[in-house]
Amino acid sequence: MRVYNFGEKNSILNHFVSEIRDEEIQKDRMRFRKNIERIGEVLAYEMSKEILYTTQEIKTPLGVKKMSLPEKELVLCAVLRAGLPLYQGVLNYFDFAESSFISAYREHTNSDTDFEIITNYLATPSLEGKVLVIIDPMLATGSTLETTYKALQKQGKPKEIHIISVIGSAKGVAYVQDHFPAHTSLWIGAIDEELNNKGYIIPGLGDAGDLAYGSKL
Ligand SMILES: O=P(O)(O)OC[C@H]1O[C@H](OP(=O)(O)OP(=O)(O)O)[C@H](O)[C@@H]1O
Ligand SMILES: O=c1cc[nH]c(=O)[nH]1
Ligand SMILES: [Mg+2]
Repeated sequence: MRVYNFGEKNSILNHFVSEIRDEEIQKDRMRFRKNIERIGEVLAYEMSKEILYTTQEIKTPLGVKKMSLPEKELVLCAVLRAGLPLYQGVLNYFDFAESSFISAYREHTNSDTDFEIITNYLATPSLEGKVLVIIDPMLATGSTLETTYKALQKQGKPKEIHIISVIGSAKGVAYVQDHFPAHTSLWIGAIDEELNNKGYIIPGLGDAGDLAYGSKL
């Protein structure tokens, strides 16, 4: 898997990531969602440099111009809930893409530390021969991405797989590397060193879904 970690580079992306981490600024839900959307736009732009292009002729009122244009057969998969604002940012740039939606949440079994990922909603077009982009802001243990990929696998074989995420843990990134095909690319805003025993990224930012939409029962 190719890992593009933009936390290692200087860009305006670091400003957006710092605001969603900041315990005061992140209290503003609208700003939190907007910053995640802006991160989605930046990562979409970066990813756009690596997907397939074909030369096409564009007819202007005064002539014809040959242009190198991106692959149009893209499916953007939003992992609900927290994936929604990040997905919106990616869709702002890849406006011609198709979309998939999958729900994923942690169901705690015996304790705070034991959980499994439940996905009970999936709406998707066929993925056969297309470029699949899975979009989820938090990559903690990597279980949600693994479960999502397993559910999507039944919907056709994509020719390329990309994952767009905001903050990952080093352990989660390694887990995803082991559970996705080698031709997968990960586009991520930052990788943090720690994961606590409840599966939260440290320092991370807290619970992205709750910060974007409020706590759930
Ligand atoms: O890598 P993992 O250990 O699987 O954790 C990451 C998942 O946790 C968060 O979702 P959450 O389960 O909190 O649901 P939510 O989006 O509804 O808040 C996040 O958006 C990821 O989907
Ligand atoms: O740190 C984490 C881990 C899972 N989900 C989140 O929103 N944050
Ligand atoms: Mg959550």
